[in-house]
Amino acid sequence: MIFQLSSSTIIRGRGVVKLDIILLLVKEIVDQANKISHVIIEVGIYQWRSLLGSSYKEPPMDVVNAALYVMAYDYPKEKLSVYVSDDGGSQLTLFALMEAAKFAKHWLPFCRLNNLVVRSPEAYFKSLLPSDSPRNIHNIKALYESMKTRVENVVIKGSVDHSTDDNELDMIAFSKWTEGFTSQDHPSVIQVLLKSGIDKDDSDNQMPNLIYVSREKRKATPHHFKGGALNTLIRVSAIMTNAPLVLTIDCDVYSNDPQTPLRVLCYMLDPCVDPNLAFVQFPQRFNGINQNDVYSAEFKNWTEIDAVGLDGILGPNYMGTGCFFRRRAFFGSPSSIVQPECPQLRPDHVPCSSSRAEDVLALALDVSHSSYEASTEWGSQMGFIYGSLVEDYYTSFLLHCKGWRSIYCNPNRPAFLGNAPINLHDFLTMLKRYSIGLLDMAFCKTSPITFGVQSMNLLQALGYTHYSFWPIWCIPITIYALLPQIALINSLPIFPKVSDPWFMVYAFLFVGSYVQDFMEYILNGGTYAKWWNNQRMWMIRGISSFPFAVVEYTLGCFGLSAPGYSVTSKVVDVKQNQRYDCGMFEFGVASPLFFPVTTIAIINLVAFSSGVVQIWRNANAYEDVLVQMFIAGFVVLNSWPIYDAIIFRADTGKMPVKVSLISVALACIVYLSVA
Ligand SMILES: O=c1ccn([C@@H]2O[C@H](COP(=O)(O)OP(=O)(O)O[C@H]3O[C@H](CO)[C@@H](O)[C@H](O)[C@H]3O)[C@@H](O)[C@H]2O)c(=O)[nH]1
Ligand SMILES: [Mn+2]
Repeated sequence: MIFQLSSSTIIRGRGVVKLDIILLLVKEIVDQANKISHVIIEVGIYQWRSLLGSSYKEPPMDVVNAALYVMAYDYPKEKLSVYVSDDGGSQLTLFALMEAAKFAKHWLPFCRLNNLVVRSPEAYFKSLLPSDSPRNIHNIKALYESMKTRVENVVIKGSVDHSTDDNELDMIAFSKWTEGFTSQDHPSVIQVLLKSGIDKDDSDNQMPNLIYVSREKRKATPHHFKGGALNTLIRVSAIMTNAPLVLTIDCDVYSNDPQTPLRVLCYMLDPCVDPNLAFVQFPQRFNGINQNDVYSAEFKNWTEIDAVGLDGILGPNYMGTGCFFRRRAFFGSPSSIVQPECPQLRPDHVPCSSSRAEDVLALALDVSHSSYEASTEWGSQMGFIYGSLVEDYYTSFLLHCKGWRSIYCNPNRPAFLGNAPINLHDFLTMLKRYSIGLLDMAFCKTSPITFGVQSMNLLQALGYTHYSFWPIWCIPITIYALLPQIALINSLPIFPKVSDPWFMVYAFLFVGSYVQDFMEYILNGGTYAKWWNNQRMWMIRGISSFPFAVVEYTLGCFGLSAPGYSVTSKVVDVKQNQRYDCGMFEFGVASPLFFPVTTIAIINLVAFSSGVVQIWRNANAYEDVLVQMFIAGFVVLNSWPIYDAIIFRADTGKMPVKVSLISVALACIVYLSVA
């Protein structure tokens, strides 16, 4: 059978499927998928509306684009269900999705007619060249623009005008948004926007299911952030469609290859692949990152280099988005299933097509209540696991502990493209959240270093340990950023002289680790400039996000700080974007995260200058101070964007004067306290 032979040849080898092979396979796999009636894919998109002044951190049009793409996948539409979780409970998101549902009826046939590869309308229209003239382009573009304007107008207004709504069903949906409805306190809303089997597109073809879900939120009941939202979707989708495959994507990510589900089926349906396969992870790849990736937002080491290594053991970790799960993996280990409290939630339950729509909806609403999980095993034995702000990393760790495996698939054409923060404050705040989540994991009962090493392959456990203890790196990094420099200012040599044989040990360790990192980075397709920025960001986060996370985590252990999920802003400021595209660092706000970064930049500059003076006064001193000068000089070289932002820049992204002044004061305090 062509399908089996060919698919087994593409299982390993970094999961790269050659295009010609997949093209040959496409028809076969769709036929296979058709034969196996239960292969349905469900997609969850998570949106959390949070108000940032008067603007939204997650614009509804992003969700519309993400949803339209997955709806347009090259996959039998009647086997595709898209669930959008709106964790902020916003009628604007519902309005945007209602518009998306109407537009999809034109968009899906247009994609098919022109055989598009880029199926997110925003990205598609941007990518069009003046010479391109696909069929119906003017018509579809006008429809998209008018939809976009309607959605954006509603977003600007902040509410949906019910009086102009001519559709009675839509009016009923919006009537849920009563006076007391807030993003943190509201009832569940589930709205079926497109129903497969009933709704047809312009060319009379089937449409996929499109379902809007906003789970109930009550201030008194913990909602477990994104993990809680994911578990609600798993239950709601179980009641409504219960597909055996579940794809999770974030609202800031859009699919970039319509054949992605077929690629995944190559693994999931192949009898030669380990039956314990729980998920297939596509790495997070990004759109709009500047040429040299100044914030090193790609996380190449983690998501592209180490993930390939892990793929040779039990598989990569779950990266929160772009991941296809076998639904069964959410219910216990491969050998013993944990049965959910309600039979309709079982992974093998077949939703009855003759059930009355109202009964199905009533049950779906029931499982999305905020109190539903109380005294159940959701979040501990079932679904996504709670207890860490990196619910993705933690859940995959426990899946691997239970004996599940995963596969890494990194095709040449990225399967998904996401957005990364374009200002340093957002980026470091995001890293602080990850770091707190990692510490939650490092010091819990099921820590990789204690529980992991007993429950899984030792190397894989060490891999998880490496990242969960990541924030602890702030200790050596801060010591190296301050101690040699303060000693240098005080003319105190702390490293062996250059002529001392011990000097070679230091030189070897430094050169060895840097060369290894450099080689890994470059050999995996990185550029020199990106590598340089990557090592710079390693130091910056080591003295900002990491120590802040350690402090916040410690305070949390004593009950002095509550865990919070600071959603990363996806709103793009035009000026900021221009500066970002030019490779400039964006400071702009007086964030405490910048204090240590600026203070250390100042201390290193002073220390390096003081070393130069010492050598100038006494040429023989160089032997004593060389290592310290090298370290200070290296930091100075890395700190160029910081000096630039303090002294030379005049734009709004420069270092706020307040931060500079406080940092100078801090530098003096550090110096005086040890002098
Ligand atoms: O209470 C919440 C918080 C977040 N989200 C959604 O979760 C997604 C990810 O949030 P975002 O702020 O964009 O997180 P990132 O900084 O991008 O986080 C990365 O790290 C997270 C934690 O490890 C993963 O869950 C993400 O998938 C991964 O992209 C977004 O769609 C949000 O709408 C919710 O639905 N409910
Ligand atoms: Mn994100």
